[in-house]
Amino acid sequence: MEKTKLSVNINKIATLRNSRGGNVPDVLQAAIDCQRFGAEGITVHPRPDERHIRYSDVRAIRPIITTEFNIEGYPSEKFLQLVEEVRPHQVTLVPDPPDALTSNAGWDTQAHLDFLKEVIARIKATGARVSLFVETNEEDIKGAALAGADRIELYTEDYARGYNKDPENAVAPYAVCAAIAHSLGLGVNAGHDLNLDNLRYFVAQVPHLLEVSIGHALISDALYYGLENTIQMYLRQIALGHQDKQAQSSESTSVAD
Ligand SMILES: CC(=O)[C@@H](O)[C@H](O)COP(=O)(O)O
Ligand SMILES: NCC(=O)COP(=O)(O)O
Repeated sequence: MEKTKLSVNINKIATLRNSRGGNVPDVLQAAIDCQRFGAEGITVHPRPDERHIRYSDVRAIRPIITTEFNIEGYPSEKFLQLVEEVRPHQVTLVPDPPDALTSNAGWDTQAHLDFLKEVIARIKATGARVSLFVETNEEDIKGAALAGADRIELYTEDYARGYNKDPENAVAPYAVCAAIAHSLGLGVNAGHDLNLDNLRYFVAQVPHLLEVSIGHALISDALYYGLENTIQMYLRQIALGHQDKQAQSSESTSVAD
C-alpha cells in the first residue's frame, strides 16, 4: 500500500505577511521549515491578484524545494508561463474565477475538454505531472482521463462539511470515485478543508490516496501547537489512517476465509 504524502499549502502564511506589508512571516523560510519538519511537499496557489502567494514567491521557493513542489491554479496564460519558467513537479489545475475567496468547485471536464487537453499537453511538455481538481462525479473523472491528466485532486469540502454529522455517508462518494480514477489509470490526490479531526478517517476509507494538500487548518493549528508539532500531528493522523485501512483489509480477508 502506497503511503499518502502530506503537502503543506503555505498560502495562508503569505496571506498573513501580505496583511502588513514587509516580510513577516517569511514565506521562503516557512517553506524551508515545513520540509525540515516533515512535510513531503509544498503547495502554493497563486491567484491573479496575488493576494495570497505571489508569483515572485513561487519563483523564490522553487530552488529550496527538496520534496515535491505543487503549484495550483487556474491555467491563464500568465499562470502557464509561470509553470514553464518554474517547472514544478506537479501542477494542479483549479477552475476558480479570479475573485474567488478560495477554491469553490471542481472542473466540468466534459464542457472544457478541448481547453484542458491543450493546457495539459503544454504543462506536461515541461516535465510536470498534471492533476485536475474535481468533484465526486464519475463523468468528470472520465473526462480528466480523456484530457490526459495524470491525477485528480478530489475536492473535499463536502466531505469536511458532512464528516461531523455522518462520516460514513460523507466519505462514500470519495471512496467510489478514487476507485474509479484508479481503474482509469489516474492517481488520486485530495484537498480542501481537511483537518486534524477528519483526516484519519478519510485516509482510512479512500483507496489509492497518493497525496493530501492541507493549508488553512494546518496553519491555524500551528498558532496553538507550533509548526513543527502540527506537521508531525498531521503525519500521525495519516499514519493512523493507514493502520485503520490495513486493519480493515485484514478483517475482511479473515471474514472471507
Ligand atoms: C485547490 C484548493 O482547495 C486549495 O488550493 C485552496 O484553494 C487553498 O488556497 P487558499 O488558502 O488560498 O484558499
Ligand atoms: N488543494 C488543497 C489545498 O492546497 C489546501 O486547501 P485548504 O487546506 O487550505 O482548504
